[in-house]
Amino acid sequence: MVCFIGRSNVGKSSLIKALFSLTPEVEVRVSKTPGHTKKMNFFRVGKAFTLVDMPGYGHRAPRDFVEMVEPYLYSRKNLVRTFLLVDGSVGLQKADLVALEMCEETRCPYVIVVTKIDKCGRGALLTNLLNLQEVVNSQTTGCFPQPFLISSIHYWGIHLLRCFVAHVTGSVRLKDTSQGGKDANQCH
Ligand SMILES: Nc1nc2c(ncn2[C@@H]2O[C@H](COP(=O)(O)OP(=O)(O)OP(=O)(O)O)[C@@H](O)[C@H]2O)c(=O)[nH]1
Ligand SMILES: [Mg+2]
Repeated sequence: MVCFIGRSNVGKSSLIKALFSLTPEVEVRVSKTPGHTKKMNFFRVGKAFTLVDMPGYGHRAPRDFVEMVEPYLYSRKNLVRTFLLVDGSVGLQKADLVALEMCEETRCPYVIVVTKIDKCGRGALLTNLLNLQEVVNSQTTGCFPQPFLISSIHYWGIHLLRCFVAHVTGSVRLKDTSQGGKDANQCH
């Protein structure tokens, strides 16, 4: 099981929708209005694993976010990764730092996903990324060192993230390439 958390409007539902773009029958609802996703939504991927779309926190988030999400992160034994989404066009916000701290406390390995990288200029994105990297290097222990950069609208970075999710959920077997196995490093 993997879950996606982040401020409301950061693009959680859009990202899950993009990850499922090859299976359009899976319906993921996104909205321009922050606070759209009000409860946890579970998306089962065959028998392999489940993705969880969380309500957002921060501005206009459902008030029971803390009561709903925090206990979930602490108690789910089969949660293999948490994906913490940060809006690349605005950079780290106070609420993101709170979420980062929560992820550190749960001791479940987590990964930062930088969203909406299409939305701002390269200079601003670079500044936001360098600041993020600095915080990750100096203030975290359970965070995957490299953030994933994505745009759900243009599908940038989506395939790589799909492969990563398949890998951490044990849905893809990596073979030793030196054996000449022809399906080494395969990702579906
Ligand atoms: N430009 C751009 N806009 C995006 C991207 N991803 C999401 N958006 C827009 O951001 C808005 C919010 O997207 P959602 O996916 O509903 O955000 P959310 O994090 O699920 O929000 P809540 O459910 O309210 O917590 C929508 O208008 C999306 O179209 C992206 O990669 N690029
Ligand atoms: Mg949502």
